[in-house]
Amino acid sequence: MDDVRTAGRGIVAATAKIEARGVQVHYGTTHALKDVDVSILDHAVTAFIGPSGCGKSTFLRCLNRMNDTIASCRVTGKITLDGEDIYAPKVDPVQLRAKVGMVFQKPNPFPKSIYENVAYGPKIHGLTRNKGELDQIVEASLRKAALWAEVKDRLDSPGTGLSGGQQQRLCIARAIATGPEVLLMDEPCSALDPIATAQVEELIDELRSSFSVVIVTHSMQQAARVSQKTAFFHLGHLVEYGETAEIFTNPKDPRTEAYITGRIG
Ligand SMILES: Nc1ncnc2c1ncn2[C@@H]1O[C@H](COP(=O)(O)OP(=O)(O)OP(=O)(O)O)[C@@H](O)[C@H]1O
Repeated sequence: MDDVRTAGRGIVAATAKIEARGVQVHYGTTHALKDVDVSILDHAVTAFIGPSGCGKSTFLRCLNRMNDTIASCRVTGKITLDGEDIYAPKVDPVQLRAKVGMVFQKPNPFPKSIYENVAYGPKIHGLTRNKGELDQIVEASLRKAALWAEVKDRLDSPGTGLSGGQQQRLCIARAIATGPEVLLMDEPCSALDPIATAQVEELIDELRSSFSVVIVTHSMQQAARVSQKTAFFHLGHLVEYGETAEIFTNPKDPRTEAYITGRIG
């Protein structure tokens, strides 16, 4: 057990959900990640910060094997989810991605109805036996994504007709619908206006009661607002990892200090 001091929100207990040890990533001859070791906690939000090109998204994509889809990419080292090696030959990456869901920078709903966007994952993974069960999953996922009240009367309308912030919450509902344990978010607010950003940030804070959440962000203010743990990456190294408040007020490494004070970036 590990105590996590939340940003002004008391203390919650959390255990490691994902453990990475000696992770290296190459894209062809580019050495993008160098010997990354980290433990990602359950029921906490972990922020990955660092200058452009430092490897944040690359590491995020290692956590649900999205890098498998890039031909030049080679991942070595070990990453476990609840102690199980996610790169073991017996692991089906499609099943893994149902457990470790992902939300992207730009909201990307399917060109289908709001209902179908959320129902798609449970259907292809065979998670329900009948329409009643599917309806329940769709409603529960939309509720968890704080979108139900806004869309319950127009579930048959196209998902692409929603506002940007609603579309991003729909994508979060879609990720939640397959019953994940971890949610990976790659700059989920970068295409949103300040009001939609605030709504998604509030949602991220609620999601940590059910999931382990990992967020890549370029905004240090956002990392400080939403996360309990922060990992600072620089030139492919995970330079410093710790409690968010500690990283922002008392960084141990001069490179972290230079970044948070705006001297590198
Ligand atoms: N598909 C790819 N093919 C080849 N090289 C890549 C690929 N994706 C990333 N890289 C390289 O890997 C390194 C890390 O990139 P990555 O996108 O992970 O960084 P990042 O910190 O997320 O950057 P940003 O904040 O700009 O999104 C960079 O040198 C980048 O050019």
